[in-house]
Amino acid sequence: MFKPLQIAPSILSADFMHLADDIALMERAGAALVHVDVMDGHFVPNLTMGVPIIRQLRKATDLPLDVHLMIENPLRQLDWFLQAGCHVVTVHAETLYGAELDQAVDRIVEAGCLPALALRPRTPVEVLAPVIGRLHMVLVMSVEPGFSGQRYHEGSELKVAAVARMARAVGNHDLLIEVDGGIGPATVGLVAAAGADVMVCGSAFFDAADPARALAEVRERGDAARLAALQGQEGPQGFSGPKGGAACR
Ligand SMILES: O=C(CO)[C@@H](O)[C@H](O)COP(=O)(O)O
Repeated sequence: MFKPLQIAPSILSADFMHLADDIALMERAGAALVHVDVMDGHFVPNLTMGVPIIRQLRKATDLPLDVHLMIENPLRQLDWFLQAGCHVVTVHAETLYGAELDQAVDRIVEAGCLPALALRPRTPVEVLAPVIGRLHMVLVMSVEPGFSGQRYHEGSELKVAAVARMARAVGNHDLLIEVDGGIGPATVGLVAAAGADVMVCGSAFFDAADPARALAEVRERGDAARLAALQGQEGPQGFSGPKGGAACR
């Protein structure tokens, strides 16, 4: 069944002096989620925002908060985020060792949040194997995490298609695939056709002259590509159409 794309503007590109206005802009534009990039200056070179901002966001909007933790040792801080009002909590596969991967997913689920795992561009999809059956979402980074406004890494759509195949193979037909980095009108079709469900847009939304129009254009182009792939007209080899992923609440 065809499901429209979800767009998650990344507030890393918002105006922090007028964040409430930018959240209202996202609501009016039809954003599905608020994407929150938490960076610690260690796992990635940049330092951004943390729990206090998430608590404030939770009070300011009913949109679900899609929190992307780009931090080392996420298990150490996870409980703070789980109590702050997150909806989806994404941890990076590269920050978790051995049993920690299962522990992170367990703790996110036990707290009533939705678990997601992110992969840096060079991280192979095979690392998803132990937990892909019980993840809500996989975040495929299509740039090196750290900064907005970078160019989409060509070939990221193949990774999206590989994740979609893995999810089908284990029977997780509700898994959402999110893509983050360099997504805009020129790139959305590639990843949407490959099976992506959720698009993170930083600069393509906040730097646009008309952000609502920009969001609509990304969604329209992505939906057209998903529909075409579903009808078997295009899409990377081996992809048999977008999944009927459950929408984030
Ligand atoms: O996590 C990150 C960067 O590490 C992203 O969420 C960016 O904020 C997306 O920005 P654009 O590439 O869309 O400008």
